[in-house]
Amino acid sequence: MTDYDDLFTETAPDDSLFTAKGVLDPLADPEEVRARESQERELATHLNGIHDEYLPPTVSIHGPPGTGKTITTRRVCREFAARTESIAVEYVNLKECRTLFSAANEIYYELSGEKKGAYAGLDGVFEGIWNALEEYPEWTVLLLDEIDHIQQDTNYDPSDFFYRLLRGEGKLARGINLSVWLLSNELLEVDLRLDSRVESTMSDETVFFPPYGEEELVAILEPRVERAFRDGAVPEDAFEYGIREAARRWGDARKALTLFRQAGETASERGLDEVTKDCLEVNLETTDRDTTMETLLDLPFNHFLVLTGITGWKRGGEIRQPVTTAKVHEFLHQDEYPEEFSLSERTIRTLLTDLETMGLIETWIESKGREGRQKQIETTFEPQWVQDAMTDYATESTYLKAIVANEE
Ligand SMILES: Nc1ncnc2c1ncn2[C@@H]1O[C@H](COP(=O)(O)OP(=O)(O)OP(=O)(O)O)[C@@H](O)[C@H]1O
Repeated sequence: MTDYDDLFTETAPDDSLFTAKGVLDPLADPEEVRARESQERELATHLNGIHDEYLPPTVSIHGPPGTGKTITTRRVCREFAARTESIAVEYVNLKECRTLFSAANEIYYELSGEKKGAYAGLDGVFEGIWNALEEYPEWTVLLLDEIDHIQQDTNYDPSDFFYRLLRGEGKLARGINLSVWLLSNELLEVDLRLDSRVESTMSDETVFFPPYGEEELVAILEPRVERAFRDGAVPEDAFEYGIREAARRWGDARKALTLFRQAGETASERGLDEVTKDCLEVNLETTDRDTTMETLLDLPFNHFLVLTGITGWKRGGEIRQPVTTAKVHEFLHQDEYPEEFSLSERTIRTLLTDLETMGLIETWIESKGREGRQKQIETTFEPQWVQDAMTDYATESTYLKAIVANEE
């Protein structure tokens, strides 16, 4: 039987280095947006367009994860709307939307507090959107976050969705002034392969959020680390080291905040009275692994398969890298593997190019005497992580169960 008195005493933070750990939660609203002055200025200039009776039909706000796109855009829009009666701003996150119908319904819900049934179809939902917007102030900015989660579905094409949103008859007939701001990690056109009739409706306005450098991460993190930790718990050299590594590896404020929180937890667990470089170092590794694992689990099947071929050759229990394209091909053509694994060398080469673009592998050409010049391939991360990701990946993919069974 558990003695709860002992349990709670043992787990109570006695020598914790934190005073307000929640301040390091990336979801907690920061007091101020920092180090994004030029993007704030660009966004404010677009909003001020209403004084000239013009808002761009679309603004594409893009940049890698954790670069402040959401926080900066929402804050600037909120502050502008608070000062200007003729404009309303609505924010919708599309991350969880599996279909274009549900994405449209999410927008409708934000505007009206109601949802439409499936029988309404996309047209019905858009009709609802235009009816709701008629009750809105003269100008509306619609912020659509994580727009890159929108994909082809069996019923509609993203081009249909955007065409309705930007050019819908209901909108034009009612003279609704809607500006759609699209937040994403990539430039939209690349991701969604929108057709030319939609592209020509979209404006070229873009606001780019590059990865943060050291100086910017200091501006964002310094006030939060100061509030989150006891006085002197994060010595200057440790702070500088964490910032330098976070800037070099990720340029992502969310990850940098998490790094300092985890390093503080490590220091507390080890009974230290300050965060050391080593506490940061172990957590840098963990964060890198978690991020890579997330990417691996999101990969399309064939890309993941090729990675299992790159990391599948072993010598003395150790994964052997680099490998050649021929070796990857050979690995995937093992007798016990199902037909679907047998990718051609040509397909493998295309997939390798994709994996390299994603930063998951590195390749180079080596001269091998009589065998001629050969492409060498190596993962940019610990190859074991592909093996580690297999079980989880296999639960989503029946094919990969064969590989896992083979490994065991
Ligand atoms: N310039 C900044 N000033 C203050 N805090 C920031 C800034 N940039 C990022 N942050 C912190 O990092 C968190 C993540 O930022 P945000 O959600 O805006 O990133 P994002 O670029 O929209 O990321 P994603 O593409 O993953 O959605 C914010 O909630 C905030 O706590």
